[in-house]
Amino acid sequence: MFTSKLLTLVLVVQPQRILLGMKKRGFGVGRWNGFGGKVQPGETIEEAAKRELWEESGLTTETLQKIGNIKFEFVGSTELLDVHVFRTDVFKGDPTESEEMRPEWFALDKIPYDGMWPDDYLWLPLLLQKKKFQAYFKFEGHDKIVDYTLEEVEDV
Ligand SMILES: Nc1[nH]c(=O)nc2c1ncn2[C@H]1C[C@H](O)[C@@H](COP(=O)(O)OP(=O)(O)OP(=O)(O)O)O1
Repeated sequence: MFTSKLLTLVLVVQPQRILLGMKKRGFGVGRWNGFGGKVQPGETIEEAAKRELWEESGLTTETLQKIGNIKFEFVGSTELLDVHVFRTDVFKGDPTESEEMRPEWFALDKIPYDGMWPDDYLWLPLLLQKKKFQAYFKFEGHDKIVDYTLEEVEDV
C-alpha cells in the first residue's frame, strides 16, 4: 500500500531570470530548487506554498499560478511525494537567505540544471512557457530516473 505526502514547490520567474534556492539541509540538500515543503494540517496547499516561499526566500506573493503536479516514487519506499508546483511572476520583498535555502537569481539561459534534481530539466521548460503539466517520476536513489511520464494538461 502506498501512502502519499503533500508538498509544494514555487518558482519565482521574471522576464529574463528565475529565482532558485540552494538547499542547505534536509531533502535535496546541495541542489538548486524552487521553494517549498510539506503541507501542514489545517492549511490549504496554496497557503502552504505561500508560507514556505516566505520562510525560505523572504518573498511574499498573492498570485500563485497552479502549473503542475508531480508524483515521485522512490524504489524501495512506499511513500509517494505528491508535489504541487506553482509559478509566480509577482512578488514583494527581497530574496533573503534562510536556514534552509540560499536564494540566487539565474538568467533563463543559464539555469543550473546540472545542480538540480534530474527531473527538473524535463518540466521546468514547460513552466517557463506557462504550460501546465502532470508528471510521474520513479527514482532509484536520488540521482537516477528509471521510469517517468510527463504530459501537458489543460488544468492541474
Ligand atoms: N525530484 C524533485 N524535483 C524537484 O524539483 N523538487 C523536488 C523533488 N523532490 C522533492 N522536491 C521538493 C518538494 C519540496 O519543495 C522540497 C522538499 O520538502 P522539504 O523542504 O519540506 O523537505 P525537508 O526534508 O527539508 O523538510 P523539513 O526538514 O521538514 O523542512 O523538495
